[in-house]
Amino acid sequence: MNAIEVHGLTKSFGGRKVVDDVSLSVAKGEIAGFLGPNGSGKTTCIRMMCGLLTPDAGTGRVLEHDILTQQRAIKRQVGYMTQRFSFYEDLSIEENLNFVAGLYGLPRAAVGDTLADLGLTSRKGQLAGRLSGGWKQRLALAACIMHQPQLLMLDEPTAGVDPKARREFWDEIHALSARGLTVLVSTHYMDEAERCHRINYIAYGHLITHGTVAEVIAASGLVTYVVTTDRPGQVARQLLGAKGVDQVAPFGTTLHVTGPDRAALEATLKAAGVSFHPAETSLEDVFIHLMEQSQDNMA
Ligand SMILES: Nc1ncnc2c1ncn2[C@@H]1O[C@H](COP(=O)(O)OP(=O)(O)OP(=O)(O)O)[C@@H](O)[C@H]1O
Repeated sequence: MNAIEVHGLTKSFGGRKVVDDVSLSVAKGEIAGFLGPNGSGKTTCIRMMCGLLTPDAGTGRVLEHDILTQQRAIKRQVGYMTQRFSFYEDLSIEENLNFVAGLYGLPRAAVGDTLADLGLTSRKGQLAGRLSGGWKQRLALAACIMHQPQLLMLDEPTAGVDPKARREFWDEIHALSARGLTVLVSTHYMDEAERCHRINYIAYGHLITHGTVAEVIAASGLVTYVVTTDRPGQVARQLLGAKGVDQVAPFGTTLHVTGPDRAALEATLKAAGVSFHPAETSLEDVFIHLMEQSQDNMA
């Protein structure tokens, strides 16, 4: 059974289609990544799947409930962490969670269990307003799993959080998924995309590609070479726009050059008289390529 199965989701705001015919499936227990440029419609999709927004068109089921007619049931079983979650800054971690427990009609024991679950017990008396970014995210996660949802929708949960705290947050997400929770998480970080079981890439309202990271990279058909040169700036300018070259990105003292046609790219690099060797195409290369293609399609 899929936890999420939606077809043809479409939504317009002020006459502008911001989500256009998006279909998505997420298997139970899976961590699904939701990626795409700013303003592509990720949050709007999440809100339609959470039962918070009614689509203009499309159908689907979330946790076997109809997204058009059973929105209340969906809300009860989904934990939604919004992009700009907020707390009472002058209340402690525990007091904030007591408040959330009250909203859901949960017993006080739920707060203690959740604090222990997320390693927050020793900090429970700390004021929410004084917490670092990483602990704030953890408190937000605690607040959205306390009612024991089966599905978590996390909208850019780690934006602006340092790498160590992000890693710990992701360890937590994996621990929750190992217990059977399904997670849909939107992010702009490539390392986070790589920690998902599968990813979905949406650009300008359209779902462009989906699959495992390896599948998405393979499906792009892009090839990449690392160019070593003592004049990277000059070579980069020379290669940009040359035959077979799609992207040129400086990495320290080398250049990563990516394109869709191996033979054309190799010919260009040989003609440039630089030394080069093949490298793996990264997810970031693929996303930048897809973004440029989608912009061209929109133009
Ligand atoms: N309630 C609304 N009324 C009008 N326009 C809206 C509304 N909600 C979203 N939009 C617009 O819809 C588009 C898609 O927004 P959405 O927040 O879904 O994108 P996103 O992919 O989540 O972006 P980001 O990565 O920046 O969070 C944007 O242009 C946004 O301004």
